Amino acid sequence: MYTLPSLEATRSISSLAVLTSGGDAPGMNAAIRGVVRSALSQGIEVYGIRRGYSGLLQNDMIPLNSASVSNIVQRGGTFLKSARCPEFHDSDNRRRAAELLKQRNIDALIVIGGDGSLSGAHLFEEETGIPVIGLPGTIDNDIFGTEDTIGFDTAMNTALDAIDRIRDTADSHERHFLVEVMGRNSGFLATHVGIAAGAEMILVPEYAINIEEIALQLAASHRAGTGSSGIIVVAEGNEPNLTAGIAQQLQQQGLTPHISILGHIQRGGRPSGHDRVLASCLGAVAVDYLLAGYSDIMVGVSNGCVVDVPLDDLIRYRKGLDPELLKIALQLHK
Ligand SMILES: Nc1ncnc2c1ncn2[C@@H]1O[C@H](COP(=O)(O)OP(=O)(O)O)[C@@H](O)[C@H]1O
Ligand SMILES: O=P(O)(O)OC[C@H]1O[C@](O)(COP(=O)(O)O)[C@@H](O)[C@@H]1O
Ligand SMILES: [Mg+2]
Repeated sequence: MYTLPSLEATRSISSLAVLTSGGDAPGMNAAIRGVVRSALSQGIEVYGIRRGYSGLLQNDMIPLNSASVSNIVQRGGTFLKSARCPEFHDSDNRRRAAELLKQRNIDALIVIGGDGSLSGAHLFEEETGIPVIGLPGTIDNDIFGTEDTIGFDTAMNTALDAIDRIRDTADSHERHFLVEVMGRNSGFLATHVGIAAGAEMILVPEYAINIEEIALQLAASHRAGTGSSGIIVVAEGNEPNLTAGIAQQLQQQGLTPHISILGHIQRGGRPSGHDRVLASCLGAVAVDYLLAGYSDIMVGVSNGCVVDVPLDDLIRYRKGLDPELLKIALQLHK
């Protein structure tokens, strides 16, 4: 599936720790398994840190063996648990966390999480010198330097499953549905879901939206009989109340719109085959990167290859939504 880097071991690591942080994503378990099995096979001891950076600060770690990661490749969520940890924004706490790792003779840390978690990982290495490798784990696919993230494919398919069902009832009742999709302040998930669902419109925060114009357009095609029903995919990161505002405008045009917020169902469930392979490969290769002397990097994918991206870049650059993709989406709606 991916072209993997050829790496030679130059550094000696006897023990590493792994954690999952931020919003959970399907495939995180497969990634932990990849890390653990790859490390054990190369003679490295592994600790699992529970509840992300919160567990790191609370010294909540468990030794992991091969059996610890049996029967999890197919499970959603993360068996190590995840958390958002405001305390990790404080550099004194990050230094305290490093001391706890050193006390256990842990040489390196692997962080599986989203853009926030990986930004924290970069600061942690910069300030403490403990080598860190990040893996992109988020349904949002909003991380600079990688085309794909663990959990994105599964979340897209979960949203599609829901929208296909909504489409049946929208069509039967000749209604419009405004379907709100996750993605934080990025329209990546919404755009992919919208294209794959054949949505009549996709509204993302990256591009300006005129509510009145959209409502008039939808009402006109409703009256003309060319769009008696429709699915409008709205990214959650748009202006607050955008969805309600469009629904209100459509009502004023005599339509009966419904709002459906997909919410956390998008984060759960069995990871797709794609996410399992992605997570397994990235997890396993992260250990090889560490042994090859790399650190302060994220292991991601680009042009079909597994690549390393400096964690610093994730802080400096924002992943853009390809305007060509949106152009295609618009062409297909007409
Ligand atoms: N700039 C940062 N500095 C230090 N730690 C951070 C930073 N951003 C995020 N984190 C840590 O990572 C956690 C998860 O980040 P968040 O942005 O909520 O999710 P995600 O990693 O999935 O994008 C935060 O709760 C915090 O502990
Ligand atoms: O479950 P929470 O904490 O409310 O977070 C919701 C957010 O988490 C996500 O599901 C995943 O985002 P992160 O990967 O940045 O954590 C976003 O799409 C959503 O905005
Ligand atoms: Mg994020």
